[in-house]
Amino acid sequence: MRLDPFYLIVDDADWLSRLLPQGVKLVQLRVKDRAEHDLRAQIATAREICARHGAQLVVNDYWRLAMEEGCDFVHLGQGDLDAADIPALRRAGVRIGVSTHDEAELGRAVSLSADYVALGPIYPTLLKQMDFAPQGLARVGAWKARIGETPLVAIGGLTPERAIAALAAGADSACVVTDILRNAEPEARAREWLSATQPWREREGFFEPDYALARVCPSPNHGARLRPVSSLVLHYTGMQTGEAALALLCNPRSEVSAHYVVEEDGRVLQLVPESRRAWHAGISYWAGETDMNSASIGIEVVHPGYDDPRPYPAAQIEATAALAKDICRRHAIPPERVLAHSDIAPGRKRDPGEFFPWEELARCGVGRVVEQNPALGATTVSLGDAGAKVASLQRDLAAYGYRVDQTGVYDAQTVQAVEAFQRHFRRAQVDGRADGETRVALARLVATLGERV
Ligand SMILES: Cc1ncc(COP(=O)(O)OP(=O)(O)O)c(N)n1
Ligand SMILES: Cc1nc(C(=O)O)sc1CCOP(=O)(O)O
Repeated sequence: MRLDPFYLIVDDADWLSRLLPQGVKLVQLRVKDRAEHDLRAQIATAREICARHGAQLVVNDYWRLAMEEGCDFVHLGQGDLDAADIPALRRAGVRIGVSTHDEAELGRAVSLSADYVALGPIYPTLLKQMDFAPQGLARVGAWKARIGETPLVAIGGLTPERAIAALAAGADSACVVTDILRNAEPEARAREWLSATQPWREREGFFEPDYALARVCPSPNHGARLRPVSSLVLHYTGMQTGEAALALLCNPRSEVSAHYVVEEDGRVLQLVPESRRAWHAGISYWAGETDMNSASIGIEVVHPGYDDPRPYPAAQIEATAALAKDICRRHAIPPERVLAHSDIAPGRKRDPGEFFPWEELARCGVGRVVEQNPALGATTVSLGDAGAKVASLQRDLAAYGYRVDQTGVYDAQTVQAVEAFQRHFRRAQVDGRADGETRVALARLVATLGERV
């Protein structure tokens, strides 16, 4: 059985004549504290409107009334399960969705062969007091791994942005109350939900992941790849949450994307097939190549960015290193072609920042780092200088791959390239001034070009 990826809960059947015409196809009637005749009327009305719009109706709590009114789907909480006549529901062909919040409840739902399993609250919810802390997205994946083909519904505190993240994490359907019913424009908001969940409805844009541990979260933002893959480019998302970054990278209006996103908890999502050109590099250059989108694979590491340079979590770096290693192996990308976004767009981009732990990736065999030695006594060359040292610096920067015209003058372009180099390879001081340590580090790296680790 497949569920629509957008599951709307309403607290009164009157909502349905407003919201089903927007295209909603899966709806729960969750009416509390009404007299039986009123409940019966609510169910009958909901049933009629759902039939007219080809929508699936699920009745919360009132399994006996639902059965008597000819409904074919009920939702039961753990308390409701104690009272419900499950064999009678099964005999009547009524499908059953079950709420779960912990392992024991999940075990119970699985042993009852629930037709779907709901997990919540994924995020804090305003709707009702919960005895359970927010579950988080990693739990969504764990639940899905446990229940296999049985549909998984994510519920609690969802918005369209969070729904994308929940579906990408493994949910089959994202369920909502407040974000729509308390919205100033419920119809418009329902349409936003429909559009955010559309790829999961059509399985449009879905593909087999290139990396076995990745979960697909398709972005429409890609085109034809015009070059073979020769580089791997690392970015940070520069946004407060992974949910916000995913929503942006999957929105056709944003016209940005990346092949992969690595979440803070180490989950890996693939947005664009590696065979396609994702739109992550922008105006950029490396070693003569100006179409870096075509020549590379892009990984976005979820991190708020420069204004909040907190450490990247260990699980995230471990996952990034494993992913990067797999990509480099499959595309024969040499270590010197594992690049920072800042390397290929100096002056324009600073990600993934000098606080990115390149050493940890290098320990896993990904990319290059270079030993640091203060080159005591060596002169520093900087903006405005000219002469042999500047010419040699510019030669080395260009030989390594940076875009630097060989002017012999320490110009603005040289400052930016040195800054980018330092941000990646000499992170203790990023100032665009080529001191001895910077120049020695660069020369050492140039000497390793073509070497294999
Ligand atoms: C899809 C979905 N998931 C969870 C619930 C909560 O059900 P329950 O635990 O029975 O609590 P109430 O909704 O009755 O307050 C749900 N209704 N739907
Ligand atoms: C009704 C309900 N059940 C939950 C559970 O975890 O079982 S969370 C929840 C509230 C969902 O509403 P909203 O979208 O407003 O957060």
